[in-house]
Amino acid sequence: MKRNSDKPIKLTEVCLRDGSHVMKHQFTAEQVWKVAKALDEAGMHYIEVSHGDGLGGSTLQYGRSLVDEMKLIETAVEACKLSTVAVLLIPGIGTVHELKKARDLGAGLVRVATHVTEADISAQHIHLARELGMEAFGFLMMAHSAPVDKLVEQARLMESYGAQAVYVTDSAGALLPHEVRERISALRQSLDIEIGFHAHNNLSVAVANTLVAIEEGATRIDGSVRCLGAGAGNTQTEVLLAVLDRLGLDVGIDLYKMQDLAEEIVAPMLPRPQEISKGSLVMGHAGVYSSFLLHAERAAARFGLDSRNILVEIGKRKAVGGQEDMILDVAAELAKTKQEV
Ligand SMILES: CC[C@H](O)CC(=O)C(=O)O
Ligand SMILES: [Mn+2]
Repeated sequence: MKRNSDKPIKLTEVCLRDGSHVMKHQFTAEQVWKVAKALDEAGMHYIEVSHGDGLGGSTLQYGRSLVDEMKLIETAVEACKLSTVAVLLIPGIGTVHELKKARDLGAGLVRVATHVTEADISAQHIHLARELGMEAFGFLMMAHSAPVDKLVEQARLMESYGAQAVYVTDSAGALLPHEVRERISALRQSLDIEIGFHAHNNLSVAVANTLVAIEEGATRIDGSVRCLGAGAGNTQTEVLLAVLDRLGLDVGIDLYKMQDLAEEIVAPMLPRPQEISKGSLVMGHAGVYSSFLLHAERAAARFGLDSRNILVEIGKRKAVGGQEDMILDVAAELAKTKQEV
């Protein structure tokens, strides 16, 4: 495979953060310990641990965590000899207070996440993370929903605040390979920092999209083992590793250890198998935030609706992360219209 970068590929395993949505934020410290230890032993570069909606996400709006995320971060740091523990922070949900606490517990990287058009709200947290001696990356969510020049403009803002990498984050799993190619290629031509890619597998193209991103020069890549991430999950880490190996790309992570982790530790933890269900498919198709899936299913059960109709309407209204309350409003409206018909 011809790559447009000579920098090494660094993987971030997101199952202990993006997978928190799937687990309804009920991870136990024991589960985090086991998964983090196995990832560290397999040679994973970064392991992200936080509430699914990032630091400070444990609220009624997003779902309360069973165990305080600081305890989970501390547990992961203790379980790791070599891997760096990372955290996600969405400004407004997480604050500088939580960021400092996570750093004090040993988190070495923060990914500051904003909607793709709102990079300006990341300045304070990126600056602070750098001052605290952490690595700081920008994470532009719902990247399918903005034109390429907008994405580039916003990524450049994050770079100007001190971000050392910026991610194209396909939160809805809606991007197609040619759209990933144009986004990564445009960023490569405009930025001096590394480019990352975070996929969701709602349209079954996460691995393919990730390969395109790598070809175009992305060097920071996300995956979730056994697809333990919101919606249909992310790029399945162990599958990506096998594919990269076939392509002759050694990223220094043990494929068999990752397969064993997937099979023996993660699969038994899952509330249901991570597959492309009608719910996750509709999210990729309609361009909806993957983390909205369970909220929409709950609202559908409550109002006697098909969750797909709620998700499609949410997609039309271009809801962004943090607007989970809109799901209930939409469900109530749809139920009212149904009664009137
Ligand atoms: C709600 C935060 C979200 O899960 C972050 C993320 O992983 C994404 O946008 O894909
Ligand atoms: Mn995600």
